[in-house]
Amino acid sequence: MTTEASRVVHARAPGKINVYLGVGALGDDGYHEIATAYQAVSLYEDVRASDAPDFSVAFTGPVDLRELETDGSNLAIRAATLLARTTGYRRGVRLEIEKNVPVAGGMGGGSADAAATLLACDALWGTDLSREDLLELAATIGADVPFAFTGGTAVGTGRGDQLSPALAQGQFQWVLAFAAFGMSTPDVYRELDLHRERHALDIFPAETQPRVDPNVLQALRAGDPHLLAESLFNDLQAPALHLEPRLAEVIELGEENGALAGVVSGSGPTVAFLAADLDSALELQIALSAARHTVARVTGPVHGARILGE
Ligand SMILES: C[C@@](CO)(OP(=O)(O)O)[C@H](O)COP(=O)(O)OP(=O)(O)OC[C@H]1O[C@@H](n2ccc(N)nc2=O)[C@H](O)[C@@H]1O
Ligand SMILES: Nc1ncnc2c1ncn2[C@@H]1O[C@H](COP(=O)(O)OP(=O)(O)O)[C@@H](O)[C@H]1O
Repeated sequence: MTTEASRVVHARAPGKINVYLGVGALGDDGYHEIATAYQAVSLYEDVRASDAPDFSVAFTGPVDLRELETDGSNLAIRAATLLARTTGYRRGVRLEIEKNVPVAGGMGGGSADAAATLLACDALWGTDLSREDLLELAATIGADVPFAFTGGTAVGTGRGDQLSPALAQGQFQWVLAFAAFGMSTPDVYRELDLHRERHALDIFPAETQPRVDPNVLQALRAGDPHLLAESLFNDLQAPALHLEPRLAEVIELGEENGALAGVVSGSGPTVAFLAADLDSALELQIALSAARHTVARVTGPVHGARILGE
């Protein structure tokens, strides 16, 4: 029989790629109005939650964990304390997270930790919130957290947290090139604002909202990697390349070695390469590895946060 003390709930949530990211005006709340198409990919965060009198988190995994704080600022701890506060739960949780998504990589790894933690604690504590309530809590933790919760393919507007599902067919083949450094999301948004100010670019005047290119939605609906490659777009790519010019060489290398196209994921620095099929993805993976890049081959879309077992 499983006792309360030994019970471990295992939840998993995916990292994401933004296959389209249009950034509009900066609002008074410090957030930009965005229009993005998210795709969840098969690079996962595995969270194991067990009963404890207080809140703690420990990380393992192949990614560089040195920059990661494990105090109350950690997104997993924030998710657990928020759920406890909201539901009046009085004990804590011990979280063990196997991290496969690079820290500050533009792939929403912290958001995936938060989404999986919400789900795991809700099951462990028997707080039993509805999916809608959990999604509402998710949005208060970070703009990307609701998508880590729902997964699949979705369009995000507002801060990126207002989700509507997008029709998608088939599996896309991606090769990810990871960087040996992280990038700060607010810094990259700020660099975009500076660039627009410097060049007096009023790309999205107040009355115009950014919107996802219909070709992207059509490509996702049809499962057509060629069409998607033509329409991959990220407004944060130019500022990310400005801050880290060496990323341009990575994109070039991938495109010379068979990628249909490469795009910076979110605020970077991970570069996501779209391949035509599994064979070209494997070839690209070998070429980038031979050039000493750290790479992973993934597919998308995959589903969002879920409980794997107890
Ligand atoms: C850029 C994106 C694209 O999906 O992903 P990442 O590169 O972080 O993975 C997201 O917009 C990041 O989402 P997330 O990382 O959850 O953002 P948050 O923690 O809520 O916000 C961090 C900071 O980013 C900026 N921010 C975020 C979202 C948004 N729509 N406008 C913004 O200007 C703000 O400066 C904010 O204080
Ligand atoms: N559980 C967590 N995993 C990753 N980063 C976290 C976590 N909690 C807090 N952070 C902080 O959030 C920042 C961005 O997190 P992350 O989700 O990894 O990247 P990105 O926002 O680029 O997708 C990191 O620089 C880190 O300081």
